[in-house]
This record gives sequence, structure tokens and C-alpha cells, in this order.
Amino acid sequence: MQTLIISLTASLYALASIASATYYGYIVEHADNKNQTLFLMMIVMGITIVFFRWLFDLINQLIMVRFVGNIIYTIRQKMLQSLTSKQVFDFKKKKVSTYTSNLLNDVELVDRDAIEPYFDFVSQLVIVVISSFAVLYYQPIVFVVILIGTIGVFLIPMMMSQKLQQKQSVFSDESAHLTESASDILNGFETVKSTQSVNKFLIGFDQVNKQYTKAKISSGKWIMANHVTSGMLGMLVQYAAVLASIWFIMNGMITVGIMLTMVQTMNTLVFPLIDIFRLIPQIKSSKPIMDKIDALANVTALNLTTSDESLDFTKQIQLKNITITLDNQKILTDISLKLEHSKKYLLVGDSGSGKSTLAQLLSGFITDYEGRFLLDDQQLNNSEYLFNCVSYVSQTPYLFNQTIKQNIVMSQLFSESKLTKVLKQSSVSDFIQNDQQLDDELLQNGQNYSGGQRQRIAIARGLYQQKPLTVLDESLSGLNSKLAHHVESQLLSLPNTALVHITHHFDMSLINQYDSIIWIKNGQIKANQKPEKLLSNAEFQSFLKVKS
Ligand SMILES: Nc1ncnc2c1ncn2[C@@H]1O[C@H](COP(=O)(O)OP(=O)(O)OP(=O)(O)O)[C@@H](O)[C@H]1O
Repeated sequence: MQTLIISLTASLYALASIASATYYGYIVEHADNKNQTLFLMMIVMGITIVFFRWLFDLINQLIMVRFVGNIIYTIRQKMLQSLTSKQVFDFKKKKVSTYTSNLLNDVELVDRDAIEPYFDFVSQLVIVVISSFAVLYYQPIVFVVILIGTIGVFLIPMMMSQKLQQKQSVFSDESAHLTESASDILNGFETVKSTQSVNKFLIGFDQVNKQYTKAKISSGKWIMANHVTSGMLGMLVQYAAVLASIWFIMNGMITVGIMLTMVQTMNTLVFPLIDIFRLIPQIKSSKPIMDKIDALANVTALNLTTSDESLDFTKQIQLKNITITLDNQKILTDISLKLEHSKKYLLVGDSGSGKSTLAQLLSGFITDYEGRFLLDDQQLNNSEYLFNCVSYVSQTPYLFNQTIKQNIVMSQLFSESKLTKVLKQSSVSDFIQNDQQLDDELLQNGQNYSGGQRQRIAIARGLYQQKPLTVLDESLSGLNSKLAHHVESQLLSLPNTALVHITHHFDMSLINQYDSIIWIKNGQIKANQKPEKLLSNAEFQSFLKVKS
């Protein structure tokens, strides 16, 4: 439809251009008529033609700008939609800065090198076709000269397109590296400064920037070479056609007026042809980037089956013989575990034993596992369904560029009483001076708050979601022991929420309130017992000693 509208406006422009060419020939033919009325009519005709030519050109360009804008908008929306429908684990296989670069830099490249040129190409093609008919009408032989010349010279830009594609692909990769390098320095700004690594990072960035600039110049050179060569080839075709016309005049076959009309019409034909020579390789060059965008924009959206929708967690979650292998390494081996509704579990183990991996499995982030995962008594087919039942609070939570209130409520319905309750349970209320503070926008990732305060906001967020299971992964590590004690005891007293709490810091005064301690060692469950029983185990005692 868009192509059709562009073609239509381009046709009107081409017809106005041909009228203009005919007008030139006509005024030259009638220059020695000395007729005042005819002269006035010529002025009116001239102004009318110029006006319509301008009007159709303007409409064509304005429609094109609108179409291109809308297409780019749709591509970005679709890309982000598809990205967010990725499974968490798959998403993490690439760097965030790579996605950012795809979403920003690559879309810009496609805009510049494919979408705008495409509409331009359609317009020019329509103009070429219509002008060809006009030239054919005036002098078929000149048309044949243009046709042969065009086919001949068309091969050269075509030969360039392969090279252009390769250059554009390298340029896109280098754009991603540049974004990665810049975001590394900016995200790790404190560490870069405090470790006195500014120079090291600047040198690193300098190298990446050089590579990027080299790729940009290299692709720019080829684009320009393509541009200039197309222009030169177009001129060659035009010269050949003009020479043919002159030959016809010399042989008395056409008048000077007709020749002028033809030269003008040829301009309407040859300049768009030059554009076409330039546009085809340019459009082809963006194919690798279009493929990349296509791959990103075509992730299959999450599709919960009816059986998934009826899944719920009212009694228990059961893991049966679960094994998780990452990078050919078994991280969890043959895990069998039952988590009952409303019960509280402490998950402990050495660093690297697999606690976070288990937490991520329970939270729906890991989809690739052997074994069976049962919600109540039904098999879980799609891990993302767990987002309905589980609230995950990470050790290093991300706070959005929004207010504290928005960071806590997220997409749940707002309830003042619920908010007040979770603010107290998480001890966020301790550092909130007044209600206005909840509505103040946070700095990047909540940097205007301490690590412990950020963790408490994340706990409040987790509790506000009111899911049957809350998983805390070292979420109290940034709090002092008094605060951690308060929050942990609040969590332990939640009546309708099961809790899995991963920690390296044991509050011995609360440990007996857990229903069970799950002890993981080397990716396997070493014990899953009531605290009083496990605390009497000598091996566990020595594990605790090492920890304290
Ligand atoms: N995406 C991954 N790809 C490959 N290996 C991974 C991945 N994530 C974790 N691992 C490995 O799995 C093992 C268990 O990691 P996990 O984070 O679950 O341990 P943990 O018990 O939570 O440790 P800590 O207490 O230090 O946080 C580690 O050896 C880690 O290197």
C-alpha cells in the first residue's frame, strides 16, 4: 500500500517533469512568434507547471518521511517486544550493550541504508519508467541508446554491492563493540576510578574507537565510491543520448525544440537512473544488518498452553531428579526437593555449590533442565509460568529510572495499605522521611540510595508482588545485623508465603524458625532437614564454623 502511494505521487511528479520538458521545447519552437498573448500564456503555463512539479515532489517527500518514520517505529517496537519475550536464560547469553546497539545503531543503519533508499528507489523507478515512455515517444533510437548504455553500466555498481555488504556488516559489529566498551566504562565508573584504571580503559576505548572509525570510514568510502561512480555512469549515458540527438538534428530528423524537450526529458530519466545505480547496492549492503534485526524481531513469543494456565501452587512445588548442565558442566545433579506452601526454607552451601542456580530454576529463569518440575501435582511445561507464582529478589537488584513507589508496585494494582505494609516489613519505612520521597525519581539504578537501602526496596518489591513463593538470593547481605534480623523475622512470619532464603550469614537466633534447611554441596542436596536436627550434625556444624 505504501509502495503504491509513493508510486502514485512519483508518477504525478514524473508527469509534471515531462510537461516541463515539453514546455521548454514548445517555448523555444515558438520564440520568434512575436505574439504577446502567447507569451503571457507561456508565463502562466510555466508557473503552473513549476507549481505542480513542486507540489507533487513535496507530497512525495512528505509521505516518504512519514512512512519511513512509522516503519522505524514499528521495527523498534517489534524488536523490543521480541527481546522481552525471550527466556531470561537465553537473553543473558548476549550482552545488554549488544542488544542496545542492535536496537539503536543497527536500526539507524537500516533506516539510512535500506528503508529510506527503498522508497526513494520506488519513486525513481516510477519516474524512470514514465520518462522512458516519453523518450520512446520522441525518438525510439535515443531510447535504445539509453537502454543499452544503462544495462552496460549497471553491472559496475552491482559488482560493488558485495563489497558494500561486507563493509556494512563489519561496521555494524564495530558499532556494537563501541557501545559495549563505552557502557563498560560508564557502568563501572566507580571501579574504574578507584582502581586508577582510567588510562587503561581510555586506551582500550581508544582502540575500539579506532576500529569503529576505520570500519565507518571504510564503509563510507565504498558508499561514496558507489555514489560518485553512479553519477559518472549516468552522465555517460546522458552524453551518449545527447550525441545521438545531435546526430538526428544534423541529419534534419528532429527540430531544436524537440531536441530541447528530449534533453529535458532525458534529465528526468537519467538523474533518477543515477539514483537507482546508487540505491541498489546501498539497499543490498544493509542485508546482513536486516538479517540481524530480523533474527531479533522474530523470537517466538511466549505461548502458554491451556494446561499451563490451569497450573497453580497451592500445596507444593516438587523437583524430581533435576539435573542442570551449563557449558557442558553439571551445575546441579539429580536434585529432588519438595517445597510446601507457606513453609520457610533456608538454602545454604559453599560458594559455587549451585544455590543461585537452584533459585533461578525455582524462579523460572532456567528453562533447560533434565528431570521433572511439578506445581502441585501438575507437570510444568513452560518455566515462565512460574512468574505467576514466584517472586525473585536478587542480591544485586536493578532499580528502574522511576520513583520508589513505581519500583515497588511494578505492574500490580496500587494499594496504599499494601504499600504501607511492605514498606514496614522490608524496613524501607526506616529511611523514608516523608511520602513525597516515594514519588521522587531515582537516579540510575537507585544510586542516590545505599546498597542496603536498594536491597530493602527490592525486598519490598518482592513482597508487594504477593506471590505464593518468595526467593531471596543473598538479599539481606547489605543490611547491618539488627536490620537484617528485623527483615528476616518479618519474612519468616508471613502467613501465606513460602520462602526460600539463600544466605551466607546465619542469624542463629532465627534459624529454628525455618521449617527446613536445604544444604547444597557440589550441586547436590547434602541434607534437607529441620534446623534442630541438622544443627546437631557434626559435618554441618563444621560447615557453620567455617562460615562464621
Ligand atoms: N550461565 C552459566 N554458565 C555456566 N556456568 C555457570 C553459569 N552460571 C553459574 N555457573 C556456574 O555454576 C556454578 C554454581 O553457581 P551458583 O551461582 O549457582 O553458585 P552459588 O552457590 O550461588 O554461589 P555463591 O554463593 O558464590 O553465590 C558455579 O561454578 C558457576 O561458575
